[in-house]
Amino acid sequence: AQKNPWHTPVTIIITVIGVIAIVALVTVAVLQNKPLLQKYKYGIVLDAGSSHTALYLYEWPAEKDNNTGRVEQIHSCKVKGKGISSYASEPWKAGESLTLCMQEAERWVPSKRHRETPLYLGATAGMRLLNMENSSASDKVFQAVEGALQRFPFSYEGARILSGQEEGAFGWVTVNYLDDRLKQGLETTGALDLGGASTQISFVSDSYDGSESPSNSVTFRLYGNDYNLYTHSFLCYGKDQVLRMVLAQQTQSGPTSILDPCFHPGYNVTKFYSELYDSPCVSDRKPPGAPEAFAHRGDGNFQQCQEVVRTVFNFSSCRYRQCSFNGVFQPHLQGSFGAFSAYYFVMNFLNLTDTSIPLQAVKEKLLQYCATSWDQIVQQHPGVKEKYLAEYCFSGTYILTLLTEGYNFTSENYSNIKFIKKIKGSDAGWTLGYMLNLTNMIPAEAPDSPLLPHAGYVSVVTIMAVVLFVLLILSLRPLWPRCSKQPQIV
Ligand SMILES: Nc1nc2c(ncn2[C@@H]2O[C@H](COP(=O)(O)OP(=O)(O)OP(=O)(O)O)[C@@H](O)[C@H]2O)c(=O)[nH]1
Ligand SMILES: [Ca+2]
Repeated sequence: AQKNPWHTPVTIIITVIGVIAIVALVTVAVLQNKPLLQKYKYGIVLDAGSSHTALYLYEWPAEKDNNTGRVEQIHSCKVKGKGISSYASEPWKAGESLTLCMQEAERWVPSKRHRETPLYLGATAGMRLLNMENSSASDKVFQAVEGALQRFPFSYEGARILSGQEEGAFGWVTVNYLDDRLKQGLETTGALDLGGASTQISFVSDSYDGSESPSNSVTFRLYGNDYNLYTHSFLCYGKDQVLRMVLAQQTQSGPTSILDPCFHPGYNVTKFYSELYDSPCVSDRKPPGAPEAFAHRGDGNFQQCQEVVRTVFNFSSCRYRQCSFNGVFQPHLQGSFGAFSAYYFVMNFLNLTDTSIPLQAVKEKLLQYCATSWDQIVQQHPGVKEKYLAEYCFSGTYILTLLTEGYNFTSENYSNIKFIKKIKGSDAGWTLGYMLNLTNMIPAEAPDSPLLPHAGYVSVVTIMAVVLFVLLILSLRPLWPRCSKQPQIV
């Protein structure tokens, strides 16, 4: 057979050119749509709650500030000690308490990005109460906190008390943003937040235009959709303050000992009147001439506990079509709900996050749990903080009563509630919604969507490159050597 001298070099050259062309085209396609190195931006929010402060660090791709579902929580830090409002008599300690978490944030954010990273502090019900009680003390706490935060290299954007409406509305934004419900215009999820000093309920209601009770109404335009949000924050109805109210109810005669149905049989701890009544939620009810202390003893009776808990709700007056409690307007419950913070801590501990369990069974479980002796509870839960452990019977009873009698959840719609802590890795709470709002990261109108998604561009260009390559080969056909597989005549 005759060997064509062109055979090998031509094939190799064409192949090499073709491969280079494909690689070049695909590379161009990739680079045109995406920066070579993804850059990130960061934002920090400090949640100064009544019981403690937590730092949340968020991250998002620098290119696409406007896109939903892209901001993620990459770190959180629980500040040691109590909430900033508890430092009213030694404000400098409030500032100092934040140092460790702030140093952690400094390590997490690349130094190049420190100066451009916004830092916000939002305070909730604890500071609302302190501000009502003693506004100069609350100012001093803020000064101390501000001084401490400004020492860090971030872009400090201020510390302030959120209104109850903001706290409720931003919690709702967080839940629906993380669930990707806003950009897609899907049916939204309501938000239930139970803190130490206040509790919030927020949901979209189609039967409510906002005029009936304007203070409970927040309207948003997000990604081209209008939302009419009902929201209410009940100050003093966080679980720590309700516990004070329940204890106040039982110590009105100034006794030296009480048998509390919301605590386990055998529980016996000395409590001080001055401490119990040291809060604007109960201070006006302090019994005159009470002794210094009382023995707080447990009786472990769910039904009686529920009766005492009921006394903190006022159902008698409502000047609207309908109310939740304390004369507060509430439209009909609508849709599903995410219940987070203490709702989750408590129901998770009690193994009651599964809301397909019938309400009646939940009550029976609590009845049994409350009746368990304190000794046994301590034994069964080694390593759990005693303060938390002692209060789950009370907290579970309060949660159930608040949901069913306060907000009017029934055995039919109880299963619409989901007890949640995180959504896709980010904590449920008001902080993310607050930051998204302050950094204008949720546009009012839907962003223009590109004709093709990134992957689409890459595919189209790749296919075009392959077709070009094949055409090139075919066009060179006349130059090809005669096929060596032809039958050979010997
Ligand atoms: N069991 C348990 N309780 C917790 C935990 N963390 C916080 N709590 C309690 O749950 C309640 C609510 O906590 P948070 O949601 O942090 O409340 P907060 O933000 O400090 O208070 P607000 O300013 O009213 O929102 C408080 O009584 C806390 O003491 C936890 O990890 N486990
Ligand atoms: Ca809170």
